[in-house]
Amino acid sequence: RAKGEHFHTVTPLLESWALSQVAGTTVLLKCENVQPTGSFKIRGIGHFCQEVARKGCRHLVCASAFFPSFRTHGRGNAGMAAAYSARKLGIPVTIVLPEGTSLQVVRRLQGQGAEVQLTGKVWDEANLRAQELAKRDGWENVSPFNHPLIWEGHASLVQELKAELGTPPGAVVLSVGGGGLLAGVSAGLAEVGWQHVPIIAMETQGAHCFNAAVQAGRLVTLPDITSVARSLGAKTVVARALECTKEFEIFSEVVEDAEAVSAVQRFLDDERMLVEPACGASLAAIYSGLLQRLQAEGCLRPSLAPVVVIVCGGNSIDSRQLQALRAQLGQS
Ligand SMILES: COC[C@H](NCc1c(COP(=O)(O)O)cnc(C)c1O)C(=O)O
Repeated sequence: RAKGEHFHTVTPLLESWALSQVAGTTVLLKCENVQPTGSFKIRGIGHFCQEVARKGCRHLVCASAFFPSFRTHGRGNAGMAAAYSARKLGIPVTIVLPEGTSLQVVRRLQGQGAEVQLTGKVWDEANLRAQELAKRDGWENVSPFNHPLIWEGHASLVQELKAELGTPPGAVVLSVGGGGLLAGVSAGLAEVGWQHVPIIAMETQGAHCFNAAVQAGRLVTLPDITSVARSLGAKTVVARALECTKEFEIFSEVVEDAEAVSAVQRFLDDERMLVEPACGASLAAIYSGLLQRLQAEGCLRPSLAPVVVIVCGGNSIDSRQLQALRAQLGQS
């Protein structure tokens, strides 16, 4: 790659016949699941890492929780993006993980060239350690979702939509964990003059920190994360995400875990791509008829321009885990 060129790839925007049939309007899939690190994260985190390296950062640190047990939060995708970026930049990276993290994951990160530290029981404790380490001279802590440079990097996704579509989509569907993707897509819409395009912000019940904030009109910290979509497992959404509701037309919707996992299975059968339940939350906006409901309620136009669903992807899923989730939710 040319010096300074970004680490993410320009991803395909595929028209989905299957999802268009279900939605009753054209559905386009922005396939972030085929990014080099398996999710859209590399856009924002790659940009952040390049910028801090340019300003003299010599050591990256990131708190992450890979293939987490039920009680920890999924931040594995950000950790993957940080490890990949560090390798591309040729600077060392320390990934701090909760003690319960599987050896397979530790090996996988070490294979990416990362130094791994295990500490604490949950991500929040690993993050405290990462923040401690980041006090060292030349070290920078890579947040999974909470930095303007991350939002700036994620905005590249909308630049690609503008380049490919020209005219604005009828709506953009995305998932919300800590709110970084939402903040980034909002920034992108403003940049390309599409600030009127509605955003359908999807969460799962039990990881609904954005919806809780929208309902309360202020930031709300969830007592715990009880959704299987652990990559959406931030207890508090970033303040910027809540601010976006004042500048953009954002519909905050929450689906049950069962709907998100069922959407993952249907998407696998419809499009032959396997994604995390975090991504299933966005796909459920189509499969659960939410789009038609918003049209019936007059929130969206009866005849919509093509709707873009951001297929955010995610690494923490394989066929065995999907079957286990379906059995756990009584879907086998
Ligand atoms: C909590 O966890 C933060 C982050 N996952 C975030 C994430 C999201 C939500 O993005 P966000 O709203 O956090 O920017 C959606 N879809 C997928 C596949 C994700 O991995 C992480 O991996 O560290």
